[in-house]
Amino acid sequence: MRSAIVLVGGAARRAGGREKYFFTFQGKTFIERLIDTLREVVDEIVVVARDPEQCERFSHLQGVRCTSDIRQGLGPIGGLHAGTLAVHGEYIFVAACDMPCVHPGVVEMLFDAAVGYDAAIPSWNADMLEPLHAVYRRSALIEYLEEHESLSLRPMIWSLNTRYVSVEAIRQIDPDLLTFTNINNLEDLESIDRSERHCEVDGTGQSSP
Ligand SMILES: Nc1nc2c(ncn2[C@@H]2O[C@H](COP(=O)(O)OP(=O)(O)OP(=O)(O)O)[C@@H](O)[C@H]2O)c(=O)[nH]1
Repeated sequence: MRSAIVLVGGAARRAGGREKYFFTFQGKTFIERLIDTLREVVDEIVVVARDPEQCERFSHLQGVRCTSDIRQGLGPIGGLHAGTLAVHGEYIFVAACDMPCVHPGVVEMLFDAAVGYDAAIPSWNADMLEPLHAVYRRSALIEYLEEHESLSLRPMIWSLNTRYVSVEAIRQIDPDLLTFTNINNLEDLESIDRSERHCEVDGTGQSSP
């Protein structure tokens, strides 16, 4: 069984506190786009909100459960902790909510790469990783996160038996690496709206030009 966790509890300071997951791109909200993609590749999807009230905003998403942070104020680490306890799959794809172009083929590739490891994390280089577009082994995360106090994902990644998947390998599936497109502020949103780039995936698993 494969699971996915989508973290939605951030303050989105760079977007002026706006709900980034409800930004729209090519006719759908970010969260709808992401969930539609994940439905193709996982058996279970859990959205992790900051608190139970925030979960009400996601009740329209069919077949998606919402849970909320147990350990508050830890940022994405807190969301990862609550989400990991809520899912059942041994391997979990973890996504931020501001990635409207996640590619199902890349998610599949990360699940395959994670077998025999605690995590499969895309890496641009030794310093630049994509820990919120990555696959983790549930039991390894639980063991680590129960004790973890740091807000940073980095110590966790270092302590796990992590497989780094180079973005060059990912280009074989998603040549322009659109899967990592993330929107931190309104300028980013305007720039993808204006761009000619589309991140629909056609039947061949390739992003369209
Ligand atoms: N459940 C949960 N998710 C969080 C929390 N903090 C951040 N996230 C999510 O984690 C992902 C990465 O968040 P960040 O980039 O650190 O912060 P952000 O809120 O998106 O944006 P900034 O405030 O502008 O940095 C996003 O999907 C956030 O919604 C939290 O405390 N709880």
